Parts: sequence; structure tokens; C-alpha cells
Amino acid sequence: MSDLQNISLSSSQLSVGYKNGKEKTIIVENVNLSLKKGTFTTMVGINGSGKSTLLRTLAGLQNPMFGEVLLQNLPIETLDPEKKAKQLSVVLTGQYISKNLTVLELVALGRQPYTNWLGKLSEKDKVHILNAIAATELEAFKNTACHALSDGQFQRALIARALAQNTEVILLDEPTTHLDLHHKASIFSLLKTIAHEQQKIILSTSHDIELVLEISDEMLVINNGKATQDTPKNLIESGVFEHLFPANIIGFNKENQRFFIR
Ligand SMILES: Nc1ncnc2c1ncn2[C@@H]1O[C@H](COP(=O)(O)OP(=O)(O)OP(=O)(O)O)[C@@H](O)[C@H]1O
Repeated sequence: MSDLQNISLSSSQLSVGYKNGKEKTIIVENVNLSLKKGTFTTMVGINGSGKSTLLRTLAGLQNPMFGEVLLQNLPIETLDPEKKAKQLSVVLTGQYISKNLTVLELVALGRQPYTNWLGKLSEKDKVHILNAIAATELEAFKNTACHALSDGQFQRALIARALAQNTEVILLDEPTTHLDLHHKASIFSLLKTIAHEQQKIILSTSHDIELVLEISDEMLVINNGKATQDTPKNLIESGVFEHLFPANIIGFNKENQRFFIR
């Protein structure tokens, strides 16, 4: 398979931002990225650098200020919602979800794009739901209400819902907020395993740069309105992390891949 066929989500001269009346504000400009199958990519950048805005634009949830997002080589806004929901799923923090649902019920929502208008689950839907619950190691919590889950278990349930949706692309906005180091690492390892084993394209934003440097196949670094995509190794060598934070306050040690306070 050629590299081009292997790319399912890409952007061309993409600028993202927001509109206030007629006034456009661009936060990240000229993003030319390509996310490949079987690859776990993370997006990092300082607070307010535009990670969520870029992720939402890549998901087709908000319009580009300029340029375009292509899903399977088609402009994302031209896909009908039902078709798009079978190709791309999004896990957003702060999205309203009734926590009275059980894990099973929440994960079953991932099958909505496939069920008939009565919402009746087929045997195939049930297989996808149970597989997603198994992949996220939530079998023991299948019948537990979401309000009784820990933050880490609930994040896993949201990931399971996206897995049940059975899309090639999964985009996640800060899926490890409020989790401790062990649970952060376990969520990122899980996402990487899923990307590799199920040949999915997974992109997740994160504030844990040191951790995702160790785990990601590729990274997207947002800095001063520009996005750079490469492997962690190449990005470290390029010196991009030395300039991410004010250099007089925070430095980056290339040897041990750690930030330090001056
Ligand atoms: N609709 C909007 N109206 C006004 N400002 C906006 C809007 N959307 C985004 N912004 C601003 O754009 C900038 C980027 O926001 P965004 O949430 O994308 O950054 P982020 O990198 O995800 O931040 P964080 O790491 O803090 O979550 C911020 O300064 C934010 O206040």
C-alpha cells in the first residue's frame, strides 16, 4: 500500500481560529498534516495555543478559517453526517453525558450511526459493544452506572464508546485530565495498542509532554501559531521543545527528554 493510500485524515493549508461577527481570528495557520493508519499521534502545546480548536476543526465540528480538512481524500464538510459518523469519532472532555447510564448503555450509544430508526441493536452491534468493553478492560463495570466510576474508568468508557462506533479515525481532547500518572500512562498505552492492533488513526491532545514523548508514534507540536508534525525523536533533535515555554524559565534536556526549571 502506498503512503498516500495509507493516509485517511489530512489537512491542506489549514488555518483554524474563531469568528466574532465579521472579524476572524486565526490561532494556528498553514497546517499541513497527514495522519496515517496504525499510528498514535499526540498534539501538544502551551495553554491557549489552539489544540482544542485544531482538533475540533479536524473533526469537522467547526469550520476552518482557511484551507481544508480531508477525510478519505474528501473535504470533511461534504460528507453526510451519517457517513462521517462511520468514519470518525470524537471524545471531548466536558461534553454532556448522562452519568445515570450504565457503562453498557453508554458504549451502546457508539452504535447509533448503525442502528435503525428504532435504535434496536443487532447481533453485530452487540459484538462491537462487548469487544469495545473488553478492549478497555471494563467487563467488571458493564452494569455499573457511570457516576459510580472513577475518572479513569469513565475516560475508558468514553474511549469504549468511540471504539464501538468502529471508525477508522478517533480524535480525543485531553482524555487524561484529572488522572494520575499511572492511569495517564495506561490510557495512552491503550490508545497506542488500539491504533496498532486495529490499524486506526488516533490523535489525542495532551499536556503531559514528557509522557507522550515516550509513547507517541508521531507528535504535532503547536508553537507560536505553527504546527509541526514529526516523530518524537526528530522533534527533540529539532530543538522545538527548548522554545515551547519561556526559555529563561523552563529549559529542556535532550538527553533525558525532561523539562527543567532554571
Ligand atoms: N469562540 C471563541 N471565542 C473567543 N476566543 C476563542 C474562541 N475559541 C477559542 N478561543 C481562544 O483561542 C485560543 C486557543 O484556545 P484552545 O482552547 O484551542 O487552546 P488549547 O491549546 O486547547 O488550550 P488549553 O491547553 O488551555 O486547553 C485561546 O486563547 C481561546 O481563548
